Amino acid sequence: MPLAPRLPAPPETLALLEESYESVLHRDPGEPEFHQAVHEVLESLGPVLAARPGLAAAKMVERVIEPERQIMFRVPWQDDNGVIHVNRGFRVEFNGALGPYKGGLRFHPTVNLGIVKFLGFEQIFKNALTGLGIGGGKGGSDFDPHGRSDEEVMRFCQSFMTELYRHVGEHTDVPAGDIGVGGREIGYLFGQYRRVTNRWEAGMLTGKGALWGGSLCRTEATGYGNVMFVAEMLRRRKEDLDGQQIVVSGSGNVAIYTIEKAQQLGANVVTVSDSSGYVVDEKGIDLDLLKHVKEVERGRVSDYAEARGASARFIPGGRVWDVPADIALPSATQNELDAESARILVRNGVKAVSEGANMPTTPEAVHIFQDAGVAFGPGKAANAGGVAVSALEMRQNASRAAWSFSRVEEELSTIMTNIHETCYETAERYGAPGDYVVGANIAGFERVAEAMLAQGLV
Ligand SMILES: NC(=O)c1ccc[n+]([C@@H]2O[C@H](COP(=O)([O-])OP(=O)(O)OC[C@H]3O[C@@H](n4cnc5c(N)ncnc54)[C@H](O)[C@@H]3O)[C@@H](O)[C@H]2O)c1
Ligand SMILES: N[C@@H](CCC(=O)O)C(=O)O
Repeated sequence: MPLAPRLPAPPETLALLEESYESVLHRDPGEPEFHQAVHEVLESLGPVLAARPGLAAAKMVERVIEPERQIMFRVPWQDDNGVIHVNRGFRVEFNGALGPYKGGLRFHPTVNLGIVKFLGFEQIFKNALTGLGIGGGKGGSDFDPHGRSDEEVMRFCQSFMTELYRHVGEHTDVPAGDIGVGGREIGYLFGQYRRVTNRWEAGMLTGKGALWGGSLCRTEATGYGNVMFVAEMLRRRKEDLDGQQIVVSGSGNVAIYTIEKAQQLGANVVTVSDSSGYVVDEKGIDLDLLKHVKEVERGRVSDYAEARGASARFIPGGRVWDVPADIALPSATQNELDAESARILVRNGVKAVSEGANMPTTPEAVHIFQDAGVAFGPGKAANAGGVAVSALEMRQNASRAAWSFSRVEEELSTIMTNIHETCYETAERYGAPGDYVVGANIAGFERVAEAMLAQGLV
């Protein structure tokens, strides 16, 4: 798919961007999600390169789209029946100009190098937008924790860290959670790192338990942060969340704490989903029940519907986007909201869409929302709250301090407001008022490019 520049720029600049994109297609075949993530950023960069010819001369785009380092390794482990399995582990250290590589680990059967690269690429700009001095990276494995016992997950994590420990560290590369990696997995990974290095190095991993170096409010941060970002987008339109009907997809960490904050601000969240289908709950999601089903029992959303009774229906195979809503918050996985769903949401009068997940909205769907005047919050801005609180966790670890929940939440709120303002003002400065995609891409890129220029040919 050729680039469709979002902003006007001289033909020679657009040709340079097109060339860079072509080189990614050529050098990295079979990585469609990575191509999509690069495509989406390059479409915004024309005017920046035109205004600063030094960036093109420094081959800044070519350098930013090439990871600094990619690590792939074998992860052998044994299940409870003594059967041996071999998974593949990844860590892509994409860009360290602004600080140690920082980004989560994803354990899901669909994980491959292209998925890790798309996530790592997005993470560079997301982390830059937080202003907190963290570079971009990502990792994971095609291991599927679903249906595995705690002991199996522990053995897998121990094997994974037995290789990964050589590449990470508080000043080098700091992993955290993502799909399939939550508090349980972070605990096992940290334990193995401590064993093999014989070091108490709290800041080498974030999302830890509060007893052993974790930050309060990290579990809540991504979902809370996305709702704070939506509140800012609505405030610009002289509206708030009170009384708004919201559809949320997913039912994991991001979805649960999105629902919690939205409910605290008076909104009515009526859906959750997983890969088997979705639940619509006319009375609004019962959060205590959802947390019990997902966080304690590790069950499915159909179990929630069964336990909830008459107000909730489980629709197998369906999509939450069919349910009429004022606001849609995709919080599950990439490309889960396509053009057809976007048209349905627009027809039903959606006012704002904000990405809790990474790249959940297809490029065509993004254009449909923006053309219809829907406020659209891209993930690299809207879901930056999680990694921002991870950086606050690193800060607490470095000073051996433990901040209160309310202090962390206040800092998160300030960071999300600042990210919103940065994106809003940058978009306006480049002649695209209200376009948060342009604002996030340009503001993130400018920060990283500035640091890279100052550091010489890195
Ligand atoms: N955890 C964080 O701090 C954080 C921060 C920023 C962005 N994200 C992104 O948010 C999204 C959700 O992550 P999470 O941490 O909540 O993970 P999680 O493992 O806690 O939950 C993932 C959710 O997505 C659903 N899901 C996964 N694959 C699916 C598929 N193919 N179809 C439908 N549903 C599917 C699962 O059922 C589950 O509800 C991911 O895109 C992740 O990259 C997470
Ligand atoms: N995986 C999360 C969190 C990263 C982190 O906390 O390091 C993200 O996509 O931003």
